[in-house]
Amino acid sequence: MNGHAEPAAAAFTTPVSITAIEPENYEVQLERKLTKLKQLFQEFDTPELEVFTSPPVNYRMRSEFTVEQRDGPLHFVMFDKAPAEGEPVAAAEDAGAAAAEQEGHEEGEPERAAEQQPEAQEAGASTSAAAAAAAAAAGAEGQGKGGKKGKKGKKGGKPKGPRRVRVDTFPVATKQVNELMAVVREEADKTPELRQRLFQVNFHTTLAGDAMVTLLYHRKLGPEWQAAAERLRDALAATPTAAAAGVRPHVIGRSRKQKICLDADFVIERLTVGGRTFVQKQVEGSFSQPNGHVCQHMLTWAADVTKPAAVDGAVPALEGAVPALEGAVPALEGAVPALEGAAAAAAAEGAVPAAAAAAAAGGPEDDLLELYCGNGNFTIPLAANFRRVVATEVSKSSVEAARYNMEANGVSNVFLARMASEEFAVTMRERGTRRRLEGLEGWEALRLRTILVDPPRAGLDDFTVELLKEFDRIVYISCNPDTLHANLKAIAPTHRIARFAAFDQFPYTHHLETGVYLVRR
Ligand SMILES: C[S@@+](CC[C@H](N)C(=O)[O-])C[C@H]1O[C@@H](n2cnc3c(N)ncnc32)[C@H](O)[C@@H]1O
Repeated sequence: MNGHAEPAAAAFTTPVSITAIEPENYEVQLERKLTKLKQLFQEFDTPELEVFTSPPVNYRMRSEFTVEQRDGPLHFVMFDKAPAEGEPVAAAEDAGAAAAEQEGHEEGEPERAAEQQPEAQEAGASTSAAAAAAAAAAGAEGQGKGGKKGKKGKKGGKPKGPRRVRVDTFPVATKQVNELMAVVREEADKTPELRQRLFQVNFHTTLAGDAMVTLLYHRKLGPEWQAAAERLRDALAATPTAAAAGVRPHVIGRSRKQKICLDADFVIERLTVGGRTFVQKQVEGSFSQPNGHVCQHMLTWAADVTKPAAVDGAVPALEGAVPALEGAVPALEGAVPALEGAAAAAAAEGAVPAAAAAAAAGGPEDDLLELYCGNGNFTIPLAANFRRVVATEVSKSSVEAARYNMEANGVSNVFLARMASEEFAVTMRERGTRRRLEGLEGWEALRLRTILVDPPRAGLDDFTVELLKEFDRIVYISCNPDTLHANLKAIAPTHRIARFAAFDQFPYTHHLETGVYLVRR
């Protein structure tokens, strides 16, 4: 294989049409999703929906592409997942479903996933969530603009497999991803060491201009590859966004049981929440929110619903009235109505609006429990709203990133444990101890009244739902309205929705990030 072959004759498909993304219809696609969301949740008597939009293009911080190179120049492709037999869903939407399903939520074991990718690719499967997102967002060339509805497999035959869609530029991804894509294609085309048996390229950028490119191979990588990758890195550093930010993008080479990092395997993001900027280490292959702009809205919203201001006046009077928890969350049940009563009294005196007071979280008497904390995305900006935070996460690399991020942002009131949420829920219920909770001094005296959960698409397990019910205030961030709805059915008898928000993280797919803030009835 060399990089100078003639272009392949009529390769798999023509390049994706940029117009299929239809930024001019951004509002229309969002409105459709909002209508559906409101209908789904109307049984819960929701307050007015707060809506946070995305930029209509260049919003996606990370993207993954399969490499197609046969005999011609190298180009990127993605897979458009065909609808299942009899499924009357637009192919584009279907691909979006697959994408959102993997929007990092299945990224708990990135090392293993990366190692398995070569096999999956050889089996012809699409392992690229972002590629499917691309197909969704791009409207899948060949389906026609917006995708033809209800395309089924042959009658009586098998459903069609994923279809390749060539991507030369990808308007959904950041401008920087597009700049890097062009350079990787050009450099790999003329450098056999870079190109040989390259099957996938992952791009990860940040609002801050930092960037990382991972090249995945079906061959062992040696010193020649590293030398070529260093030249590639120099070329990537000369792209406009990296040059303007003074950044040299990290290059990573991966093949089976091999990972070579030029510099680092992470990027540093900068997110602004309530006027303060937080740095965030995002590790290659681990979960990070895909839409940086919308992520800032989500963090600002969560910081707002948990801000202690509404109970500021009330809490000092309560000191002493709220008993130490003595380890048991149920013991809070008697105490918190008193807090709310005091807050309401303060409100009556004109201190705060009654509704806000009743719904207020945070403050010096309130500790936060956060499950599914990832790299500390919510933990760190919200830590200032609470006396202490207990946070758990199952992914080792995310826990390590969260520890780094806490230190980098000077946050010292968080106890972080690597633990599955269901394991934590059972431990808490039984007031047991686990090795991973060692060091949680004051466990017995925690005042956990607020819980924040941001689970994968599957939503919460039964143990965690039961745990939620024991809290007076619940912040539930969800990327899947269906599982959120199912979980809320169990919680609604004891809690009402005080705030309700939609964050359009995934434009042009039918997915919608949702936030609900619940308070005990
Ligand atoms: C939607 S992400 C949210 C991460 C983080 N809150 C953020 O905003 O970046 C879900 C997280 O849950 C973690 N996770 C998945 N299953 C889990 C489980 N059973 N227990 C605890 N964490 C889990 C994943 O590793 C991932 O970091």
